[in-house]
Amino acid sequence: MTKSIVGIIGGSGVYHLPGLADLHEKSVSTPWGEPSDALRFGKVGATEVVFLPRHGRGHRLSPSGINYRANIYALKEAGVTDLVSVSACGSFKAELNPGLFVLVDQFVDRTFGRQSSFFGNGCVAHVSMAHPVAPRLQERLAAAAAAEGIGYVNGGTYVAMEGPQFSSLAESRAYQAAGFDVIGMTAMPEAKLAREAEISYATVAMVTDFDCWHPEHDDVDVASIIATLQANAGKAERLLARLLQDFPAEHEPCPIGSDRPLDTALITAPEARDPELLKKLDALLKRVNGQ
Ligand SMILES: CSC[C@H]1O[C@H](OP(=O)(O)O)[C@H](O)[C@@H]1O
Ligand SMILES: Nc1ncnc2[nH]cnc12
Repeated sequence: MTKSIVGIIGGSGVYHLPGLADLHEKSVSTPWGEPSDALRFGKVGATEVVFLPRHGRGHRLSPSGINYRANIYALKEAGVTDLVSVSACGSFKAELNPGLFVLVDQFVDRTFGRQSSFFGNGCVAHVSMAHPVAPRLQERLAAAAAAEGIGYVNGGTYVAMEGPQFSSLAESRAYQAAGFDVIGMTAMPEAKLAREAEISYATVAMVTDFDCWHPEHDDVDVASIIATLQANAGKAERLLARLLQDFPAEHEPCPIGSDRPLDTALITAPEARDPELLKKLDALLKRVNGQ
């Protein structure tokens, strides 16, 4: 049995998590560098929580400048078993209005120029990303949203772009024609790294705009995103409070194995592994090494 520890990664506009009891913070460093901010530890009811704002307090870090590996590694070292990421996103569907929460279940990775794996020469691993979101965590988010009367959609595809510029009209239309639901700049490589770290992961994509394709809406800009985020901040807080309040004390084994992908992913022969890389992978390999 593994005790549940829930990580929350806050996105744009979410730099604090109100309602944490026994709040204390700790600056940590990892073999992969510094996370975006100090980790904030606390409790909601009996549930242990670790909060990290991915852009740092004051939104210092750009989507391409975030050290995703350090963030996920720090959360792994803190014992996080289940991770909810909160993200602002643009919508490609007329019915996905600003203010709606999309519990996405697929990602398309169009980022480049980011470090997207803990593994590499000296310790090669290939985890499955067929189903990037942990279904139980997604169900729990849906139940929390329903219990709080928050408008949400269960399922959807989030395309992650590099940014920091928003999309051109041609790109926006192409993503829409491809059938994607929402767009943001941060869920990748976060979701890939969470999978490599054997942390069950789900994203709450908060629709803030219609990107630039909608003939009846202005093209996205930061001011309109922030205005929508501020109008919906209370909903995000209620959703997370409900999720955390009702969270099971024991981590529920993930039906798709998002909490144990390294059972089958490591391919480098033990004698061919690079000791230096193995040191950097320590927190990730403990379980599979029987420690
Ligand atoms: C604030 S405008 C664009 C910015 O907002 C989203 O951030 P996050 O995913 O962390 O909520 C988007 O991905 C961009 O980073
Ligand atoms: N339209 C958009 N494109 C990329 N990232 C976003 N975050 C919020 N809205 C966005």
